[in-house]
Amino acid sequence: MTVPKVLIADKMSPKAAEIFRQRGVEVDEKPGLSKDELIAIIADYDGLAVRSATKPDADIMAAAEKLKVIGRAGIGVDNVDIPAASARGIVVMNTPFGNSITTAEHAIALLFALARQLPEADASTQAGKWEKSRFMGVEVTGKTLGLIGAGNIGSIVASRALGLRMKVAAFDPFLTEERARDLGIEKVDLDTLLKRADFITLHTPLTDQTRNILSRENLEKTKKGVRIVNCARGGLIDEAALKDLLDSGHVAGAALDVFTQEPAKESPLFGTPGFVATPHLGASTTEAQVNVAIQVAEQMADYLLTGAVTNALNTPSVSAEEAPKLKPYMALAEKLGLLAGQLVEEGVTRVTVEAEGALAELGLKPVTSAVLAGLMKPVSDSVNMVNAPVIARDRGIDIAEVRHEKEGDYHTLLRVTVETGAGTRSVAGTLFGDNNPRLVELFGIGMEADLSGTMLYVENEDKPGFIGAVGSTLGKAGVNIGTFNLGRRGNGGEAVMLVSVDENISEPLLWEICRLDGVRDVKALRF
Ligand SMILES: NC(=O)C1=CN([C@@H]2O[C@H](COP(=O)(O)OP(=O)(O)OC[C@H]3O[C@@H](n4cnc5c(N)ncnc54)[C@H](O)[C@@H]3O)[C@@H](O)[C@H]2O)C=CC1
Ligand SMILES: O=C(O)C(=O)COP(=O)(O)O
Repeated sequence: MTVPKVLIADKMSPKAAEIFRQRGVEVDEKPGLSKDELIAIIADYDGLAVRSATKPDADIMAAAEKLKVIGRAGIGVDNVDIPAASARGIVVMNTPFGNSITTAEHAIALLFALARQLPEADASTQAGKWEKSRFMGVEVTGKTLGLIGAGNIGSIVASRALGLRMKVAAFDPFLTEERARDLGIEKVDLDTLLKRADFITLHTPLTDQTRNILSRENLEKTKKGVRIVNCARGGLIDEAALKDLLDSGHVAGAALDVFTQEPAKESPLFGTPGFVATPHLGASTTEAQVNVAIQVAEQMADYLLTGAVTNALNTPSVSAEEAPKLKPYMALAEKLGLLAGQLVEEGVTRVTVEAEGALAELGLKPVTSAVLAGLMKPVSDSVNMVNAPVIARDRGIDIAEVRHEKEGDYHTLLRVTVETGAGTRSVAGTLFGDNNPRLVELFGIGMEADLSGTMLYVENEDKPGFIGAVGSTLGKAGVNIGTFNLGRRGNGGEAVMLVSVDENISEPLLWEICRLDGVRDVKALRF
């Protein structure tokens, strides 16, 4: 196996590189590259580790011929073009918890900075002014904190705010009443939050639903004298409207750690009284940076070395323990999907993946993804394990997974059943010997075959002399036969054959076989 190579493209704790090296992954650290510089070198790397500065987009991924994984040492992944990564089969993973406490603490720090005007008081005092009467603050005790987004960071902020004897009202469509009760906070709608909050703090990702959530209209609905903290993402607040409302005195203070444009080297907000800014420092503590560096390096090394998937945003998780066990099944799944995909002619409406015996004890999601990738490969060049479930769902294909704990004839079995307008057909396979994928059933007919290379598929009436006729037709065309695999339903009924051949099967040769007496269907297959 070649040694995988990772590029660390943003400033990260040295722990990340240390772990990659310990795990036997080659690593280069090149923070601060321009997009063009990154495009020029990315083809060399199997993994790309980033924070928020590097923005892996479709152009970068198009140049990333070997790239298998992008690791975000942090939480927000709005800087990564996930659909582009999925389209190329690149797994995107983040570290969802490593910096949450640190970011919540930064929000609380900014809350106090606003309540007591700490930055302005500091600047004035150090300028020798001693303006004691200028800086009249407000207490936070007894005040209402409006929390927009009550996920990991939002919940930590809530617990700290409750410790400060604040009341917390949260707007989060995914927050249940029960969870709100457990957290000791009140679940409210956005309008209520805007009307009631003395302080507002944002903790949502930047999505189409949250973009501009504090729009001019919503900012105007807030209580006069409100103070606003944004440690989540630029783009959640209308910055021009915020500036106007600070100028008018409606908003008493605003502290932004994040900006629509980063790095934010200039902004109309800079210099506005009551405005506090930090340069995207939410995650910047020694503790958080060590956490996320260790976590991202471990996760990326695991994936590159063992196939284990943790905290991926575009593919199911596979534990380090399961990864080696699942590997041969994924190969089997892809082959069975590919076989089914080449044999069905109508649009597929439903795919059922059934696991029996040993396979039924493993996570089926990755196996299903591999089946779907194989199934759709004949009709789509861009399909892969990462994007296959999404493409299948977009095409209206229903997907079902069934487990049978009891073994049947085989110690382990994977069956793929495909429904189309024309009916239902299924194929099944197992693992032989040294985990070799093997077909054992084709359309309900018992048949053993190794699915590889070029194969001829023939469905025919079961009658004497047919096998010889196929053999001699191939022979006359100069096509050498590798293996001949046969199966039939009853005696003299329906028969199927899968013939592995050393050469390609031309269209005229397929027609010639098709014209043999008793042939019902014939296809050239590729694995
Ligand atoms: N300033 C910084 O350095 C850092 C910023 N962040 C940002 O903080 C964000 C939140 O992080 P976590 O709490 O870990 O994420 P999370 O996923 O645990 O929580 C996000 C919450 O937002 C809620 N949400 C989603 N759409 C919403 C909507 N339309 N309205 C209201 N709530 C909505 C979700 O239900 C969820 O509870 C990240 O996405 C990231 O952008 C994270 C770390 C550091
Ligand atoms: O983890 C996040 O979402 C952050 O915003 C932290 O960003 P950073 O890694 O400090 O560039």
